[in-house]
Amino acid sequence: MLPPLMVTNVAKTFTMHLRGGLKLPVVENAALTVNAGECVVLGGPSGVGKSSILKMIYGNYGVDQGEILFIHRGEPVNLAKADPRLVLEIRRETLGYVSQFLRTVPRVAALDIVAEPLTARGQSIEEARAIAAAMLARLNLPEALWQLPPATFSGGEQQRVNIARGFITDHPVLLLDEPTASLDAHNRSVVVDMINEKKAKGVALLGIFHDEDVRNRIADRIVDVSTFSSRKAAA
Ligand SMILES: Nc1ncnc2c1ncn2[C@@H]1O[C@H](COP(=O)(O)OP(=O)(O)OP(=O)(O)O)[C@@H](O)[C@H]1O
Repeated sequence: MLPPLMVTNVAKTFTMHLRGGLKLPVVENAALTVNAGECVVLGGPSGVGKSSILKMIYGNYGVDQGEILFIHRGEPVNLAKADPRLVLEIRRETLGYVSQFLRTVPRVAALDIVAEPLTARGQSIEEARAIAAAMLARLNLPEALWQLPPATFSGGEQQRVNIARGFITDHPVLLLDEPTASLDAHNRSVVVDMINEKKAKGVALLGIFHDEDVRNRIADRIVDVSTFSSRKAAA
C-alpha cells in the first residue's frame, strides 16, 4: 500500500525577477515519505529550506522538478502537476495545513473561522460551531473571544484559533509549520496531545518544530533537510 504522502526528487530554485532574474537554488533531490500514523519532523539549520519544502507540499510554491504524491480519493495524485481546482479539492478532502500565522478574515468571528472547514465539507453550521467551540475550549481560548474576529487577538490566541481550524477536520495528511511557537507550556502540551491523537487515528503528519521538547514528544523521525540543500551541495 502506498503511503499517504511521498515526495520524490523535488528541486526548487527561486528566480528573483526584481533582481535581474537572479537564481537562488534552494533544494534538489528532496525525497521523503510519511506513513499513516507517523509524525515526521523537518530538521536542519535556519535557511536550509524547511518552510519551502512544506509550502511546495501544500502547493503554495511551485516545484521545478519531482513529484509530490498524495493518496487522494483512493488514488495516487501528483500535486506538483495538479491544476488549481484539483489542488483545492485535495486541500478540502486530503491535505490540512496549520501555518505559522492565522490569516484573519475581516468581520468573521473566531468560532466561524474554526468551523468553516467543516461547513465547506457540507456539515451544518450548528454542528460545525459545536465542534469548533469544543476545540477552542480545549485550547483554553476564553469564551468571551469566540464571537469576535481574531484580528486584534494576541499572537498566542491567534495561533490557537489557527490550530483549532487546522485540527478540526479528519484530513489524512496534516502539515504543521511551527504550530506551538507562540504558546505557553500548558497550551503546548494540549497541542502535543492533539498531535498524538491524530497519529493514533492514522493521520500522516509532517511538520517544523524548533522547540526540542515538543519535537521529542511527537517525532517518529527527523528528516535532515540539509541533505537536500542546494547551498550545501554547492559548497
Ligand atoms: N519566496 C521566496 N523568494 C525568494 N527566496 C525565498 C523565498 N522563500 C524562501 N526563500 C529562500 O530560500 C531559503 C530557504 O528558506 P526557508 O524559509 O525554506 O528556510 P527554513 O529552513 O525554513 O528556515 P528557518 O528555520 O529560518 O525558518 C532562504 O535562503 C530564503 O531566503
